[in-house]
Amino acid sequence: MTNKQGVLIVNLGTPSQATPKAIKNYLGEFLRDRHVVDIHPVIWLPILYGIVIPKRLNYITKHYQKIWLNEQSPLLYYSKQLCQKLQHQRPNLQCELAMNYGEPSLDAALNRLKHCDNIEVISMYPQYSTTTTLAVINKIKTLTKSWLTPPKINYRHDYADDPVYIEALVKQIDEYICIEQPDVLMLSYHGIPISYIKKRQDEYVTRCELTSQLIKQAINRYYPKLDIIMTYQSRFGKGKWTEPNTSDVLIELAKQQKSVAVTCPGFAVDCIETLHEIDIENRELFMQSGGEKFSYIPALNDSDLQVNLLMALTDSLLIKANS
Ligand SMILES: C=CC1=C(C)c2cc3[nH]c(cc4nc(cc5[nH]c(cc1n2)c(C)c5CCC(=O)O)C(CCC(=O)O)=C4C)c(C)c3C=C
Ligand SMILES: [Fe+2]
Ligand SMILES: [Fe+2]
Repeated sequence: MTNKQGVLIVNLGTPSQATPKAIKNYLGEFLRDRHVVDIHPVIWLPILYGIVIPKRLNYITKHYQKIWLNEQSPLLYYSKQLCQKLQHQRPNLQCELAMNYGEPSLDAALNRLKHCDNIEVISMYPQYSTTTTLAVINKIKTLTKSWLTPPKINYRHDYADDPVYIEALVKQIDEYICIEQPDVLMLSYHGIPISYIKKRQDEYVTRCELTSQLIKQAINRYYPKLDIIMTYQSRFGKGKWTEPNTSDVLIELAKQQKSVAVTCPGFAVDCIETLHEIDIENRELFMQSGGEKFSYIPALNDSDLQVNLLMALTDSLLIKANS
């Protein structure tokens, strides 16, 4: 009998429409998760629904409307394309896409894979964090707890230092910087609250530093004079987040009249945090502060580089599962 194998690609989730109602639903589900915001619901829920969402809703809706792509959120569009392309390359596997928050739901995707012998879970977070990767793993464990004959489920921890990932990023970066010739290459990652690093031993920062170090080594071989720096973006709420902050560093670089290329290695596909926060807001901030030239280097999205990366990641998991 042949072994039926499934691959589950998981991403964060995104609003189903660029409307206040859909965005409220999305933010509500996402920010209620204690992996993301670690405050007791009795305290947090009134703040979330009474202050945070109402304050954020108007401007964030406009931001989503600006980046909307083919009548959907870019995060969903690129994730769907990617899963379809992987399925095309690997016809013997059943490839499913799910979002941890919203649609397509994890529950439905897992049910479609229920008949498989093995399921390989790849969360589209190159750098492990308790706020993202662990949230996915714990949700899958909860959803499959009552299954009578569950498939063997393997979880990829992350791929921060995977040679195929690093090579894909380096190729993507090289394509842009050989034309743009920036003074500085900025690697900007989504931040997390500092408190999570100590409290949960979250290894996210170490994983981001490893990715940056490997990119730096490879890029500086070809561009020895290029200054490569690492920053954190997308700060949310009060409290201390990982530093240095992308916007603060861009303002300083602008004062020195530098040209800068920014890329976001922690985002597998482009989304509101890259397309709006970096390519629109931070571009404006940099140029208005006196900067010379700003280039945004897109995420790997549904490129051949990213499809090849997913093939390499699934192949290595499947070899392990079958050994
Ligand atoms: C405490 C709040 C948040 C933590 C912790 C956090 C961690 C985290 N997030 C990503 C990846 C993405 N985040 C995205 C959007 C987003 N993130 C937060 C808050 C936290 N993220 C909010 C409130 C939002 C929504 C947008 C906004 O209101 O600013 C997205 C994009 C989703 C989209 O629809 O395009 C991604 C992707 C990582 C990798 C991470 C920790 C490592
Ligand atoms: Fe986030
Ligand atoms: Fe943001």
